Amino acid sequence: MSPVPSSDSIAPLVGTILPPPPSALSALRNFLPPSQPVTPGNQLPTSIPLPVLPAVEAAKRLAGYAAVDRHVGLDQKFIGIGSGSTVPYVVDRIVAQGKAANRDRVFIPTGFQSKELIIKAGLTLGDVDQYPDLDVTIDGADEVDDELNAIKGGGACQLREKVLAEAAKVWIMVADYRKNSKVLGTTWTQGIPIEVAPFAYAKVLTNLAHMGSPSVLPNGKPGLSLRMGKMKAGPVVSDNGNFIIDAPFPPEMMENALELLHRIKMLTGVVEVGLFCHMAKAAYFGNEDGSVSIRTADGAVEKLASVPDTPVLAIPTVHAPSS
Ligand SMILES: O=C(CO)[C@H](O)[C@H](O)COP(=O)(O)O
Repeated sequence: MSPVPSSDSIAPLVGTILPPPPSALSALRNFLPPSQPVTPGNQLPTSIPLPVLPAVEAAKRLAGYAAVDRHVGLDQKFIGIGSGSTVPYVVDRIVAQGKAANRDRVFIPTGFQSKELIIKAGLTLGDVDQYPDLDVTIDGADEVDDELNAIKGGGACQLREKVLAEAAKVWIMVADYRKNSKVLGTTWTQGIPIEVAPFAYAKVLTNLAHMGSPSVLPNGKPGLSLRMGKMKAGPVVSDNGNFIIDAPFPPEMMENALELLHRIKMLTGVVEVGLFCHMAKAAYFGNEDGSVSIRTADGAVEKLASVPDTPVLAIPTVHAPSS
């Protein structure tokens, strides 16, 4: 990881409508990954202040922006875009890098929502069957434990999300402070999202009950269940035409997430399990105080005091002079 500028050195950038002073530019030079020097072609543009958001939204924005600043540079051309309510900030920040930065990039979605995001942002859309080797994928998470294992699939996208996580050289998670846990299942209590072939759902429910997934949680809320649609009669159907089961397990089973993943994946009829174990290079958590906590796979924790309003890598489009 590159050294991080102090909050004082970044402060002049926040909320300003003036071009950043040279001191801020030189501080940002430290913030760039070594492969992305600040050149005359990627000076920061002038900025308008970012809109003020409620705390959780602001935290999502911080995480998304910081992850793009660190992991989406000039070398990243094939980029996986995850699902959920944090990922739009990732796309915003990528767009803010400028048309020139995005001209030769291809963006691969993890589902319908991210496909729409990519198209609406005017970015180039691809699919993982055309581009099976991605430089980086950035995705949200429902909960992350202290080993960077994650529960995913709150939006029923875990199959494509896992394919894009595995296809990427670097897989990064972005989330707000509520998702930062020690043990999975602490805050995301509704269970592990499991995608199943529709005709097999009843058999898999029985298997999961035998494995120890309770039908009622200790707090009296529903436990093991087929996920039902809202404003739709019948079950949720994933982008792949499958059903989703939510299966909670007691803490002693959640503590060993990898073993649990293997056991569930072995059940015939299961297509994919929303447990992502030992896959992430880093998780970015936006905090309520405006900072970002970055946890890496080796257990290290880094804290950014703040995130600049404008992207670290920003390449203005150079227009050919008219003759
Ligand atoms: O796994 C997912 C969808 O299947 C999402 O990434 C996860 O639900 C996080 O979403 P959000 O950013 O809205 O908290």
